Amino acid sequence: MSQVYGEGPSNADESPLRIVADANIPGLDTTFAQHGSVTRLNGRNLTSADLRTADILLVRSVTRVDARLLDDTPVRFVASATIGTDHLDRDWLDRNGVTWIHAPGCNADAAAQYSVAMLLLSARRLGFELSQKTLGVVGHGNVGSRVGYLLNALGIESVRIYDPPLAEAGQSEFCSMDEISRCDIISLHVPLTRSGRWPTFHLIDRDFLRRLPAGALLVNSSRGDVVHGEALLRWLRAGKGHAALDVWPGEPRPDPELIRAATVATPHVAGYSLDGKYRGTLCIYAAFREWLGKDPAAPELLRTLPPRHLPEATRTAADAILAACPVEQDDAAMRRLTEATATEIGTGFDALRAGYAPRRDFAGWQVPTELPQNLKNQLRALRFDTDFIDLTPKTG
Ligand SMILES: NC(=O)C1=CN([C@@H]2O[C@H](COP(=O)(O)OP(=O)(O)OC[C@H]3O[C@@H](n4cnc5c(N)ncnc54)[C@H](O)[C@@H]3O)[C@@H](O)[C@H]2O)C=CC1
Ligand SMILES: O=C(O)C(=O)[C@H](O)COP(=O)(O)O
Repeated sequence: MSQVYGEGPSNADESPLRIVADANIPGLDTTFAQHGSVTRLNGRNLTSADLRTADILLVRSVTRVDARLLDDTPVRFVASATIGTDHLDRDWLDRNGVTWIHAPGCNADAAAQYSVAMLLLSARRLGFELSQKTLGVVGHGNVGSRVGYLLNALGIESVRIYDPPLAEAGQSEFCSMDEISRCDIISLHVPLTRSGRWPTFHLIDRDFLRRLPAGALLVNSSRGDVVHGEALLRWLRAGKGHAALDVWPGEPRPDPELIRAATVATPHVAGYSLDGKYRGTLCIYAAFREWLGKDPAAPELLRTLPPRHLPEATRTAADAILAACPVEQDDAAMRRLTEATATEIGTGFDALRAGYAPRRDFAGWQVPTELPQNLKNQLRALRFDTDFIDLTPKTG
């Protein structure tokens, strides 16, 4: 469950709460709406005028929550149904007694699975075998550790990990950034931070890119500003290496040149599985109930999500991963944005995200019983659903 930062509510009278929520947060009717009125708005365009009478604010990553938004509003509780917190001015919230929470790990499976799919599609497009490459994972928290696990389940052994906060906390087996810069493939899974001992803003800059082996691949599904966008574009244009990007400097208006130069380009949807989004809602709802002083139990929204079926023609684990994570389709949609004007790119990018087709985590994909046992074993290790009983009548 999410940690609750701040004080509990002062109104013990249980009067209905006035809740303003990003319209992209699913599952509000069976959760927050039980406690008051819910007004759904476009999170990108929220202003303090929208919050003049709000007690509770529920956001996703597109809403910058700071003094400008909240000063002179009655908001006492802010919840972000996301892993990332870089859009929250946490110091201001703490200083002003506004309780805030987020949803650590909620879409980590989705983000890790999609990142590996980006890697597999890049390998196909660039014509290399992952097993022949060294991989560097930067950030070994909920997403990065899952990426490591999945790579392992795919039989890829040469994985180095860089995570200085965890290394300092006594966890072993971490390498230096210098060793990461010698890897053929680097996958980024850090929060965006601008201060502290290990800030990640522009962690990947011109100097780092220059040190990478020729033809290296950079995968970024963390935050756009972890990478210096202009340096990356110059590096790509000079033919020094390749990039697979889900996140972009300047979202929602990514540089069309960077989209064109990337081997794989997707619209910040790595974490966009139904499972991840609903888990985000459940996570903040449980913390909200705790804040209210109530039992944090939440409805079982995840059980009602529709299962998907892998095609019987699935031949390899890579086929299964790319069926579950439609990176190729997402990439095609993203490339169409480059034909739009600068203003249209922003609305187009947000429209791709808001209208994103429902996707399930691997655990929501049922594996055909007919597949060869060794493939089924590998898919089980990757956490696809190999346990369901196929009751479909067979003909012939
Ligand atoms: N593209 C998407 O849709 C999604 C993107 N994300 C992004 O991924 C980020 C990571 O997510 P989680 O793994 O769940 O977070 P986490 O907090 O579980 O793990 C982050 C890890 O990065 C490490 N770290 C911090 N600074 C570092 C540095 N300078 N160098 C190396 N390691 C460092 C931390 O010690 C921690 O182990 C989120 O903060 C978010 O920005 C998350 C979900 C979906
Ligand atoms: O959880 C995170 O962190 C993310 O990056 C989200 O999945 C991004 O989705 P939105 O919050 O922008 O809808």
